[in-house]
Amino acid sequence: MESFRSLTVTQRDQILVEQQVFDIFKTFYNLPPSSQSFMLELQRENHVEYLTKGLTGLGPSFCVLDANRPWICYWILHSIALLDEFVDPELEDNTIDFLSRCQGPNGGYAGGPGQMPHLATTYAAVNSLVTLGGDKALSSINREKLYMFLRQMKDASGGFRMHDGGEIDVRACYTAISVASLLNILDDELVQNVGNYILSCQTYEGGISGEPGSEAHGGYTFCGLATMILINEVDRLDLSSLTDWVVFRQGVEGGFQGRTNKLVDGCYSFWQGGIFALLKRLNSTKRVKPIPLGDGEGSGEESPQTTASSDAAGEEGLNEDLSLGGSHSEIGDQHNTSSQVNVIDIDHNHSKGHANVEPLFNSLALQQYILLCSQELNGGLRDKPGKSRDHYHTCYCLSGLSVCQRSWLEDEDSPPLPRAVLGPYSNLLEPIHPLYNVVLDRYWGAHEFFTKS
Ligand SMILES: CC(C)=CCC/C(C)=C/CC/C(C)=C/COP(=O)(O)OP(=O)(O)O
Ligand SMILES: [Zn+2]
Repeated sequence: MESFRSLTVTQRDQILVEQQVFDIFKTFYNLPPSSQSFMLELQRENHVEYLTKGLTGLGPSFCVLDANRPWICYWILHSIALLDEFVDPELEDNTIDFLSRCQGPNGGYAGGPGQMPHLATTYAAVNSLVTLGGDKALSSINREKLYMFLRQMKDASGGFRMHDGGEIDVRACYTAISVASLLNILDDELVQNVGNYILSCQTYEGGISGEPGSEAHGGYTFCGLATMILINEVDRLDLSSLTDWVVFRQGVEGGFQGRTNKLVDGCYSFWQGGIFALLKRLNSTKRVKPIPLGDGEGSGEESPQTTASSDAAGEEGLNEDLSLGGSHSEIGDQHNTSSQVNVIDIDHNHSKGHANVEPLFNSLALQQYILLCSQELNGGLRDKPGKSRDHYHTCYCLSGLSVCQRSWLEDEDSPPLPRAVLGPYSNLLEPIHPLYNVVLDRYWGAHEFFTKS
């Protein structure tokens, strides 16, 4: 009590509000009467301990999820980075060596040494190495061969196959385009007709399915939307119906479901929450004049869009790399006669430093779900109470939490206001780049490295 009295009025208010909010949660989630508001605290140390243990067994004897080992690296390393922690140098070296052994002789990464390269594990390995950062990790990626692998996975229809002879789907498009963009090897050949494929997967509900004719799902909607932004064709999607679809995926529990009539699950905190992070940036961009389409029009001159892109290059925040700007616009031009969203050209002037955008979802309710229902107090996060923790859910619950904490912020460079962060402010996680889901400063490290080399 004495220490309570010594707090400022604002600090006391914050504690009292937290206590009242927690009492409401207790009733709502039917928590035991003994539950305390410390349950709203992110159990950082326990999460780091759980995650670090998971990374130590990647050697040959580690055969759980044998074909998914780069994924385990990514889920763990990204979670540790979100918590602003580092792995010790020996573990880091072992992880880089392990991932190098997963790299195929003809490019791309497999689920384990000697296995067949696969786009999903290539995405996981590249994101892991970007998250580790530094010369050793980043230069271990053979970009020339990886480019050849991506070209081999490209189908005549425009989509990508997950592996040699494998299925074509929206995940494959996203993982290929995301990796190529991060490594600065994206070109018109890789982009050709991807937009048409994604467009054919937007369903009558507004979300995006894995393949044409299937059901809209949060995982695929994130992948499809992020891909369309990366290739600068996002305006081709029906963004209004996509927004309606994702808004209605938040349940009364605060968490998100992946698709209509299914249960909420902590991992959709990112797959659906990440969609809001992308939409927020799209909504805060200026519209630029359409690129002239007619023969000869504007010939010899930069299009307005290209001009805007190059003007923005190298500027603050996420603007430069939320899309690839006008560089692939000639492919997009086959269809586009309306104005295009230029995500590069974010207008910071009217909002810098202020929390002035209202999220399109209930961010505090989602934080409640993550902290109270998905968090295991002794480390790790899960789908929902009654399920066990795992590294996948830990990664995507924490990624979603980071997105929530910044859902009011237009300017990603400034820290969120305390009221945007549920629980103590020490719950604040590192910001992510929402197109790739890597921690923002690791993204910038990779960006610098691959722009120079
Ligand atoms: C980058 C990358 C590889 C992204 C993958 C995206 C992703 C999570 C796709 C979801 C796939 C899917 C249809 C799950 C449904 O599972 P379910 O039927 O068990 O779950 P549900 O009941 O919640 O729909
Ligand atoms: Zn899940």
